[in-house]
Amino acid sequence: TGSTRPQRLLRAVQKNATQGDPQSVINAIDHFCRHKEWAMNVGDEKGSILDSVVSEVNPSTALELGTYCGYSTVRIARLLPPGSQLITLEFNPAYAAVAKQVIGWAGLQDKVQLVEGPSGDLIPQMKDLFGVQSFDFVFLDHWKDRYLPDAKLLEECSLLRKGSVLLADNVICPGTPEYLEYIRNSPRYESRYFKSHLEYTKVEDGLEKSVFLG
Ligand SMILES: O=C(NCCc1nnc(-c2ccc3[nH]cnc3c2)[nH]1)c1cc(-c2ccc(F)cc2)cc(O)c1O
Ligand SMILES: [Mg+2]
Repeated sequence: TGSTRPQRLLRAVQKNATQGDPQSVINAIDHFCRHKEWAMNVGDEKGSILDSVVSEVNPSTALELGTYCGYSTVRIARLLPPGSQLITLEFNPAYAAVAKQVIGWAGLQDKVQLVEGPSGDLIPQMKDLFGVQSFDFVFLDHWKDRYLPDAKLLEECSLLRKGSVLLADNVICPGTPEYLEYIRNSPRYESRYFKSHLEYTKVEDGLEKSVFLG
């Protein structure tokens, strides 16, 4: 049995990145995905937009839906102020195992809680499991047909407050039409589209930033 792509990505991090240096982990993954094997990380171009939104929000509590190999987890966690927490949900145990090691290599394990399971089951448990009152920032990057039900679930569980920011990846490719339709037409959100490209390609993609108005 050969290795998987996430395992080869992890090996590239262990070979080319410096332990405790998040930027070198980000650079090693981007280099691997650009020159060796494409992988569905948010990437460097959309990643810079993610960085600017995270820095602007400066969240105390952040949530990521869809960890994959932990690339965006590292991007977000490296920008968090001391004492803040990033909770990241991953459904696939093989992805979670790789992500845990990537996050550890970056030295960011103390800022990140990686939780395995389906988002639909875990979101209603956030208050009990982690004592979270509400999320200042949510990055949606999991199954594209889960963006809308999970955004509604966050509302229903009162996990959003006035000013909470949702940032959604892949709203063009693979696309999240139902989510876009809802969030752009809802009076409870103020939305803005950041045009970019699908990671490591020239294909159009973008991020949708939506502020919850309460
Ligand atoms: O599917 C994607 N991402 C989702 C992975 C995932 N990783 N974890 C989950 C999960 C799903 C339920 C969950 N419930 C709780 N956690 C969960 C996590 N889903 C994705 C796909 C592409 C892509 C574009 C063009 C192509 F030709 C092929 C592919 C690009 C991207 O940037 C993506 O993010
Ligand atoms: Mg994505």
